Amino acid sequence: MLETTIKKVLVTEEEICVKSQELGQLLTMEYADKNPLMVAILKGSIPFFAELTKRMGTHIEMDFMVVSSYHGGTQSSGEVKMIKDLDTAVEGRNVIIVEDIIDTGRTLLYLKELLLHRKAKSVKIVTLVDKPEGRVVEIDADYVGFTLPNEFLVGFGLDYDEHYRNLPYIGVLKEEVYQTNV
Ligand SMILES: O=P(O)(O)OC[C@H]1O[C@H](OP(=O)(O)OP(=O)(O)O)[C@H](O)[C@@H]1O
Ligand code: HPA
Ligand SMILES: [Mg+2]
Repeated sequence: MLETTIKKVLVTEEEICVKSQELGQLLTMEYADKNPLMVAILKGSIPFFAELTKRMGTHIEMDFMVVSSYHGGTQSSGEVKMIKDLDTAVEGRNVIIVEDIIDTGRTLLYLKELLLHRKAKSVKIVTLVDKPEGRVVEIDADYVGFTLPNEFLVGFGLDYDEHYRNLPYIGVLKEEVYQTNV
């Protein structure tokens, strides 16, 4: 069972649900009549993107980008690789990037600079989790769900070697998982 490999739960399903409602309401007010382009960064942001966007009571559009830098492990490779680009032109648009986590900050710095270079009118970042102690470049999210300690996290989109994204909460794995690569 997936659950038996979890050492501790840091954020429960209920807490994620409540926080997504709060953030959704806030974004609804701040982006009323702005028709923001909500950009999900795959794969990790999928569960939070679904949770958040259904709480937004204003017109939005959705698009998707696939980027990767962890390649399965617990350490950033340092190189952000774009696997799939947006279909939508962002020039003149108010863009909201939706992420599961900001850790070293490399992914979001790369994405924010790219979208500003493409002349987006504004680029804001909403992330479910912020791990400020992990930061190696200067960037912050505009809206943060939970600020968590510098441990490797799994669940609600966050993976270890492509597993555990489907956990409905955020937690930390038992050490033996990293040894046996379950
Ligand atoms: O702040 P950083 O250190 O750049 O880390 C954050 C990024 O790392 C993870 O993606 P990953 O590259 O693992 O791809 P995934 O979403 O497919 O898991 C996560 O989903 C963020 O996009
Ligand atoms: O703590 C993490 N867990 C999963 N993926 C990640 N990508 C950056 N940090 C993390
Ligand atoms: Mg990952």
